[in-house]
Amino acid sequence: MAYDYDLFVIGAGSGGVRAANRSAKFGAKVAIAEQADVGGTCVIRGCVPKKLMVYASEFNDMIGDAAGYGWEIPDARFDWATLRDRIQTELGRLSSLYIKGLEGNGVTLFQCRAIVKDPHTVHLASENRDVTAEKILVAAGGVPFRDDEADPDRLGIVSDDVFHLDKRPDRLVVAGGGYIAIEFAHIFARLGTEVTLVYRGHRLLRAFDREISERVEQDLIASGIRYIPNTIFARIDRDGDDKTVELTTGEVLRTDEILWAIGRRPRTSGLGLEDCGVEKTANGAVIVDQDYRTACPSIFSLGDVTDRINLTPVAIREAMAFASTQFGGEPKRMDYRHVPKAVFCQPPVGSVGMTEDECLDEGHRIDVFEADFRPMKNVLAGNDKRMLMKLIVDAETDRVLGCHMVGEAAPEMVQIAAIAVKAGLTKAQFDETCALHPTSAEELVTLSSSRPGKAST
Ligand SMILES: Cc1cc2nc3c(=O)[nH]c(=O)nc-3n(C[C@H](O)[C@H](O)[C@H](O)COP(=O)(O)OP(=O)(O)OC[C@H]3O[C@@H](n4cnc5c(N)ncnc54)[C@H](O)[C@@H]3O)c2cc1C
Ligand SMILES: NC(=O)c1ccc[n+]([C@@H]2O[C@H](COP(=O)([O-])OP(=O)(O)OC[C@H]3O[C@@H](n4cnc5c(N)ncnc54)[C@H](O)[C@@H]3O)[C@@H](O)[C@H]2O)c1
Repeated sequence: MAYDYDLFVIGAGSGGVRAANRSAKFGAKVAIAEQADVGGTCVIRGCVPKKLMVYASEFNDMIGDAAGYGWEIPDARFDWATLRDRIQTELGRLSSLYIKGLEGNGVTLFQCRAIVKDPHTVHLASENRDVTAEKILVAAGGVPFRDDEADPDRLGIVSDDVFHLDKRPDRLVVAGGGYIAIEFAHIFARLGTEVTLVYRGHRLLRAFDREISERVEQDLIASGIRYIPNTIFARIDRDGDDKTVELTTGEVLRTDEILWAIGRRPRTSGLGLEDCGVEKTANGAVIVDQDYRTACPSIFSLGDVTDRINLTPVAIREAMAFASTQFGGEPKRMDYRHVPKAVFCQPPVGSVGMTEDECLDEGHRIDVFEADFRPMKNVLAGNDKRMLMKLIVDAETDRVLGCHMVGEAAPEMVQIAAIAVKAGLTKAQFDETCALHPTSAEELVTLSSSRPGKAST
């Protein structure tokens, strides 16, 4: 049977756009549908605008540091509307580059919602017509989750809304203890907002190395953010111009804005997948095999909608493996080990490989090499910010199993260190590498004293 397309992609985010472009380059006839702005979460309401806000907020500390270096910066003032509008202009520019890229590769773009009708048919909602494809790729991403019981009137906002606020809130209460909660808590604290972070657990960034998360907690508190662990929101209400948050402890917080940052859920509802036999987890994530194939053989899925490692570079690599396997004549699979991770708090976190607890749980005997120091720049600046670096080494093979750090430029350093960790290099090979002086990164090749791994208490 002849289909309209070889591949129809639902969702023009990080994964969908890469899969469409790659498959078209391999000669496939490809179409893609996007119901919002082309670029998806990362470009329009995630990594990119978030990082631009991180840059904006960093000026606060820099201005404070500058006096120690002889700079006088009087009357520094921040204007939210300028930042917000400039970010939106930049996102528009990036989105149009994505559209140009798709056009350049001959991909047909439908700017509307698409729904799967049967294993080879997609319904284009706003055009009210169907198109057929030999293969359908669902790359529909995820949506922020909120607790509607505690917030029945939806007075709280989610990360999507942050980039469109009319004004910078003077007070902000954030729920969550993961990436989004911590990144936005730091951003707003440095833009001048009084921030309170309410977290249901007792260890922020639970999936990260224990000592790194402990340092993140200390840095959060040192940034002037009020941290309330082991608590959740019981009820959100309005009281005059204020919003109020009643915590499960009974304490009531008055605030201007409330941010739900308690996780995301796959965007699979109403996509028509169940009728085609596509299986989902209880969370709504599409279940796929190693080649991104769902339980329906002509339907594939990747990226956040499969809810595995929800990061842009992962969605992109999955997309490249999918295109190569399905249309490039060269089967490829994504390697999920050694995916580097960063949290853009201030100072930021970078991490690759196994944590100390993971190594011990897997039965490795390990030596842990650490450096905890005040970077040179901070001495004249007169700030107390420190850098913590950790190399976890297999005591038997000498291989570096994990590299974790928190401190200025940690994500940049970890991206490079990830090459060595993925390549399976040994501590001896790190040590054979000549230092680059004066840098903080040189600690990575000069770490000399170690302690045995110790289990979390
Ligand atoms: C605030 C925030 C900050 C982040 N920061 C980082 C970071 O610093 N680094 C990092 O690596 N990751 C970060 N992420 C995660 C990253 O953005 C995602 O992992 C990535 O965008 C996933 O790509 P995707 O292609 O799977 O989905 P998405 O990028 O979400 O794309 C899915 C697209 O599908 C569209 N769509 C859905 N259903 C339909 C339909 N039925 N018809 C048509 N279109 C549809 C959606 O509109 C969307 O554009 C962040 C996420 C958030 C929310
Ligand atoms: N720098 C980055 O790479 C980056 C940045 C932002 C987002 N992301 C991606 O987006 C995903 C979603 O981010 P996220 O921060 O929303 O989710 P998350 O899963 O990282 O963190 C959610 C946190 O909220 C806590 N929580 C849950 N319910 C709560 C409640 N009622 N009250 C208080 N705390 C509660 C959870 O224990 C958890 O710590 C991330 O997992 C990540 O994959 C990545």
